[in-house]
Amino acid sequence: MNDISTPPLARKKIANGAEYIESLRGRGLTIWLFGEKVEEPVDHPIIRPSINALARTYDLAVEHPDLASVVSPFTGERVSRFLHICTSAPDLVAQNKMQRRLGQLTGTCFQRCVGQDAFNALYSVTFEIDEQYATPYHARLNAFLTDMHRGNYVVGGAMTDVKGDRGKAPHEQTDPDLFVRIVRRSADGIWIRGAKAHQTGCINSHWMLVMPTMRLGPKDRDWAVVGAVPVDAPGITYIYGRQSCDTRAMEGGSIDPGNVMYGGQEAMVIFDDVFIPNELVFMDGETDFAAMLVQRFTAYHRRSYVCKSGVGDVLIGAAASIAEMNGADAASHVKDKLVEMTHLNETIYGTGIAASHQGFATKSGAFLADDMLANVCKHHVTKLPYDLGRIAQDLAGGLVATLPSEQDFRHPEIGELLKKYLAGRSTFSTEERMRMLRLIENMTLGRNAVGYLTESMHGAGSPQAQRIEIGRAMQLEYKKRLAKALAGITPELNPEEVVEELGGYFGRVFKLSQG
Ligand SMILES: Cc1cc2nc3c(=O)[nH]c(=O)nc-3n(C[C@H](O)[C@H](O)[C@H](O)COP(=O)(O)OP(=O)(O)OC[C@H]3O[C@@H](n4cnc5c(N)ncnc54)[C@H](O)[C@@H]3O)c2cc1C
Repeated sequence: MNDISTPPLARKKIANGAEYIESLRGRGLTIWLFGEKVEEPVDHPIIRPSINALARTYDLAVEHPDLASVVSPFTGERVSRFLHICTSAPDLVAQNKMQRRLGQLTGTCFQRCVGQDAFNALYSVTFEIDEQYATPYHARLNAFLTDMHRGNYVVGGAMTDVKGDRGKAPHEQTDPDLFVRIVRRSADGIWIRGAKAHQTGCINSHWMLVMPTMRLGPKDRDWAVVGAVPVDAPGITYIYGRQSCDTRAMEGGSIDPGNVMYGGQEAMVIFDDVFIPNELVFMDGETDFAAMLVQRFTAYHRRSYVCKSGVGDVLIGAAASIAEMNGADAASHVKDKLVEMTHLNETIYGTGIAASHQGFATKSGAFLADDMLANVCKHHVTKLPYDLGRIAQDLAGGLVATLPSEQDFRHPEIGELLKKYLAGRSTFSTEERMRMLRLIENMTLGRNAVGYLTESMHGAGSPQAQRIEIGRAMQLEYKKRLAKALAGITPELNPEEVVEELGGYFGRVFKLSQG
C-alpha cells in the first residue's frame, strides 16, 4: 500500500513531543467551540493543554524507551508502545505500567489508549472474520498499521455512537444516522454518515478508527462498519466538548486552572458522507462480528483504566501536601485517610495489572487481556476515584471550593490581605497552599475531573456494562457445585468434570503456563 497519510501530516517519523505538536499544525480541521470556528487548535488556550498531555507520551518514549516504545515488527524501528500489538502477557503488562506513569506525569487523560486498544482488538477480530468469510481485512489492517508505525502517528478510537433511543437497534431508530452507517458503496470504497460522541483526543490524533458500538443483528448490516479515517478527511466536523472551568485557561493566570500544563479532550465528531477507500475498510456488513469486536475492545480498554491509578497517585500526593500545608498531617485520622486512598488506588492497579498478567493468545497470535479481571478493574474505577476525590476534598477543607481568584490574590489592594488570612503552616507560602487547593479542585471539580471522575464512570462503558460481562463470565454452576460438595449435598467433585468446567475464567485462573 502507498503511504496513505494525507498532507500536511509529517512524512517523516514523529520523534518527540515537539515534532508531534508541529505535525498537528495547519490541517484545516473544521472545529467548533463556543459557536465559533477554531483556526488553529494548537494555539488555542483551551485546547493546548490536551495537546501537551498527548505530547508527553512521545517525550516519555524518548526518556524511557523500554517503558513507552517498542521495536516495530513492521518497520524494525522504535515506535510508541501505544501502536504496538501485544503478543505476550508481559506486553499487556507493559502497557499498564506506561499508562500509570503517564497518569502520574500529566494528572489527566493523555488520550492514546482508545486507539491502542482498538488496534489490538481489531487485529484478532479481522483475523477471525477473514477465517470465516475469506475477506481481506487482516492484511489491510497490517498494511495500515505499518503505515502508522512509519509515521509514529496517533490513532484515536471512535466507537460510541450518539445512539438516540437506547431501547432500539440501529435499524429501528427513527433517524438512521443516530448510529454511524454506510450510506453508499462503490468499487473503490464506502461513504459513512453519522456521529460519534465523547471522542477522546480526536483533534489531537492523525487518524481515527471508526467502529460499531454494540452487538448488531442481521438487519443492521449497514451499521457494521469499521474503517480508518484521517482526522482531516473532507466531510468531518468536530464540535468541542466543554469542561467544567475550561475558560480559566483563557484568563492568563497560572494558579486558577489548577493544572496549567495538561488537560484532556473530548469532542463530538460528525461524519457527513466521509469516503473510506477499500484498503482502509476492516469490516463491512459482518454483523455477527460486532459483538466480538466490542467485547475484545473492552477487555483491553477496561484494564487500560489503570491510568487512573497514576492520576490517583497525584491526588494522594496533593491530599498529603494540603494536610501538611494546613498543619494537620500529624493527626492519626489524616494518616489513615491517606492509607485509605492508597488502598483504593492500588485496588484499581491490582485488578488492571492482573487482567494483563492473565492475558491469553487469540488465533491471530495477539494476546487479549482477561475479560473478567478487566471488567472488575473498570467497575472499581466507576467508584473508587470518587472515593479518592471525596477524601482529598475532606483533607483540603472548604477552601477547595471557596478560594478567591488569582486576580484578587495578585491585586495591589487586597492581595496582601489574602496572603495574610489564607496563610497555613508557616513553612509554606500562601501561594503554594492556593496552588495545591486549585490542583485538587481541578481533579475533583474542574477540567480534569472529566477524565478522573466522569470518564471513570462512563468511558469504556457505564457500570452496568461491566456487571453484564461479569455476570456472563462468573461460572456460577461450577461455584454451586463446589459449595454442594463441601456441604455434603453431593459427592466430591469428579476431577474429569472439573477439568471440563475449567474453561473460561477458571481455565485461565488455574493455567500454570502462559499462552
Ligand atoms: C470523558 C469520556 C471520554 C470518552 N472517550 C471515548 C472515546 O474516546 N471513544 C469512544 O468511542 N467513546 C468514548 N466515551 C464514550 C463512553 O464509552 C460512553 O460514554 C459510554 O459507553 C456510555 O454511553 P453514553 O454516554 O451514551 O451513556 P448512555 O448509554 O446514555 O448511558 C446512560 C445510562 O443509561 C443506561 N443505559 C444505556 N442504554 C441502556 C439500555 N439499552 N437499557 C438500559 N439502560 C441503558 C446506562 O447503563 C447508563 O446508566 C467517552 C466517555 C466519556 C465520558
